[in-house]
Amino acid sequence: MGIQQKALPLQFTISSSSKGYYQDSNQKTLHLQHGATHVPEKGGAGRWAWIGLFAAELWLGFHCLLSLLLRWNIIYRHTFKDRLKRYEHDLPGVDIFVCTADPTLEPPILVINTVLALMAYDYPTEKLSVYLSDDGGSDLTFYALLEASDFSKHWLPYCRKYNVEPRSPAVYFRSVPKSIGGDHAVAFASIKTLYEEMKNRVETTTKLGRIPAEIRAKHNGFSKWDSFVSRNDHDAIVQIVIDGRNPNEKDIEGLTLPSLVYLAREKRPHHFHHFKAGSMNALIRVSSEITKGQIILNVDCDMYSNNSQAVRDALCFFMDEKKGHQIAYVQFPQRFENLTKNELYGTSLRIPTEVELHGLDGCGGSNYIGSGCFHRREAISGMKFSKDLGIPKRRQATMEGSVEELEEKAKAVASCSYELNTQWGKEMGVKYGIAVEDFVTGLGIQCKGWKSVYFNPERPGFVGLAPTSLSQVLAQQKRWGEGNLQITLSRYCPLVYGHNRISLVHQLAYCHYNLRAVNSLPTVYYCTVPALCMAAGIPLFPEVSNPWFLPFVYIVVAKCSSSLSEFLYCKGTAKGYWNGQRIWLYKQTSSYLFAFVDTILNLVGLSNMKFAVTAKVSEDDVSKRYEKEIMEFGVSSPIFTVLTTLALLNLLCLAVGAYKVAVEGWWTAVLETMALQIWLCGAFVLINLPLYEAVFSRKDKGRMPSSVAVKSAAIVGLIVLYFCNSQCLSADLKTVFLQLMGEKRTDLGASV
Ligand SMILES: O=c1ccn([C@@H]2O[C@H](COP(=O)(O)OP(=O)(O)O[C@H]3O[C@H](CO)[C@@H](O)[C@H](O)[C@H]3O)[C@@H](O)[C@H]2O)c(=O)[nH]1
Ligand SMILES: [Mn+2]
Repeated sequence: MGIQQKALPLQFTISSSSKGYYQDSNQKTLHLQHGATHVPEKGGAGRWAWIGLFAAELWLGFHCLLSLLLRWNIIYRHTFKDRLKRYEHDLPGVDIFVCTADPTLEPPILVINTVLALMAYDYPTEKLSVYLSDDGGSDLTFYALLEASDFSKHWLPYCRKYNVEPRSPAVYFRSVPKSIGGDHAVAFASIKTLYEEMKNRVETTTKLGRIPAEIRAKHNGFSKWDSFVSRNDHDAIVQIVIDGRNPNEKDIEGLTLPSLVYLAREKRPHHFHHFKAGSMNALIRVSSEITKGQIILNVDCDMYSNNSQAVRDALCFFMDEKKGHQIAYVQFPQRFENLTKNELYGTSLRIPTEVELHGLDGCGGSNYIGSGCFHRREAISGMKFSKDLGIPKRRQATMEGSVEELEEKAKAVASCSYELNTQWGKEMGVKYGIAVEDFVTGLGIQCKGWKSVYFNPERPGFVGLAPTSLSQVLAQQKRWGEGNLQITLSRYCPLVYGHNRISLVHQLAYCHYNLRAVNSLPTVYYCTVPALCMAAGIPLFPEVSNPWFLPFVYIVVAKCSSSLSEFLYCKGTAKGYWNGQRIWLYKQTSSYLFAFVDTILNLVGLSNMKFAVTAKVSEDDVSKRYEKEIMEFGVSSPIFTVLTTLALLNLLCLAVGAYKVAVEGWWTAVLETMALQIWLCGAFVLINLPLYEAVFSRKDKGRMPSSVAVKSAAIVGLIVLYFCNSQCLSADLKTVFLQLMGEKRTDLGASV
């Protein structure tokens, strides 16, 4: 279809700057200046503690500056879907990739709900294909997909006719619309029954753990599992479950169905499979043998489509006449349906999705966050940007050949050996060797000259499941922190790899994420040394009467109030903010600390990269506690030992401090010299209240395991012993005590 007049743009962008944040960093500079000019003399009390604190300050100050970049130029984008009509006959093919890895952690019924929602996009069905990659290689998942293909024959016409949202059946039936009546009510009842029956069948086989013989006999697809040894040792399985061209595979209204393909790439024990990145690359190749869609949408198996218009939204960017040819990917935010009111674990990603990704977009382009992202096939396959490629439009060639031929060709490219001596995982496809394959792949694409878009519409495009226990949350954060640090230490470090390819601001903005794991060291320092020094009577910050005290107070107040107002502005609750601060602290002092250590071990070859899949289901009692916003510890993990140790140490230090204040009667001196340390230690104790409760008073299964508590108490004991015996410290202590008891109280701040 030609475009008569000058075409109106399909999308537009507005930007708003939030440059007020600079005040915060100005104060930080003052703060640092004090640190630099007030180092205690040699032999002075706490000289090393002071120097360490100054180094920690320097690092955190630098990281704070990086975070400002993400707030400097915030970009919001809008689309005009109605104008896309001018391309209605030229719309490109869209191949959708869903990845799953484990039928226990990711139940087949959840996976097929995602698949069904994606199949039901408002998009020409002959141009839509859904691929399910199953790294679990499970016939249970395959069976569920067969069931979904049958159910889709009813579900798609229903969605079309009544224009329902969302189109994940499970979510739709859970949020039963109130206003249906007449004809629709009858259709609703009958489709619901069909769904319930299917769900029962799928859940029964899942529970059973195997496919009963009578079901197996009905579909010869199951014969592909005859040679199956284990999930890590099997041939490639490719099955075209629905061939969109087949006249016999129509929905109940006689309309074409989207093509549906099951893939379990070949796995061998001696062949490293590169986790999700490996499965994405297999999907890129398999789909290029079968449907060859020019646009690829990638979602995690729990991220259902929540808006049937999202494909059209994305195409407004790709097909925009002026800028569309530059766009490599359109990233939607990841939203979650299972959040509690006050976001117990801070898993809403509120600030990243509402602020930072808009800001990164303003710095030059959003990163790829693994799910809910539309890619242009050429870009994700590794091609450099070239304006000659134009905007992605319908191509003539789609599926060619019989189903058997297509499956054979696809199997060949899904084999382990296919990638040997190729650029796959390096210059082609999703990159290997980094635990956040999405992040590094997005960066790589931008470095090849492409642009990207972050699109955050009012109605979320994709909604998934956030982890529901603290150990899962921290394990996920560890993977992310580790992956990001791996990037910094690899050849993909934004400052090196991005040099001359993306702008300096963009490189630095990326570094904000890539250096997160390093923050663990100064944070742990902050959570231990000031408290220990406080208990020992060594002041580290200026005393209350010192004019330098003010910048310190200001920075605390400014930092807290700006982050709180940002959080409230993004529609969070005050308690949610408080919970978020706790999780921030836990991430820094455990996930990122472990990530830091693991990355170093990985670098020297002492540890291997892992990808612990996040569970999408949890036991009943765990879910109940989650709904009541009670923190879930329960497992004996080294991560919890670190958290408990820090919490107990601070509690002890605060108790010692309080004892001195109350009993030893040096009230004014303590408060005068150590108000900030007491405040820091007190805030730390306050934020840890749920942890103390889990250690000391809870009786349920989610409490802190006693083995963790015992280990932590022992470590605290050792630290205190070491601290008390340390020679230099005793000298320090002596000086301070002498000074405290003598006349020269007011000189104290200056002497340390
Ligand atoms: O060997 C594997 C491991 C995982 N997955 C799939 O990858 C997806 C993401 O895994 P999940 O455990 O849910 O991790 P999250 O931390 O929630 O995922 C985020 O972070 C990952 C990188 O760490 C990205 O891959 C994801 O897209 C992004 O949503 C899921 O669909 C898994 O089935 C595989 O296909 N193969
Ligand atoms: Mn996930």
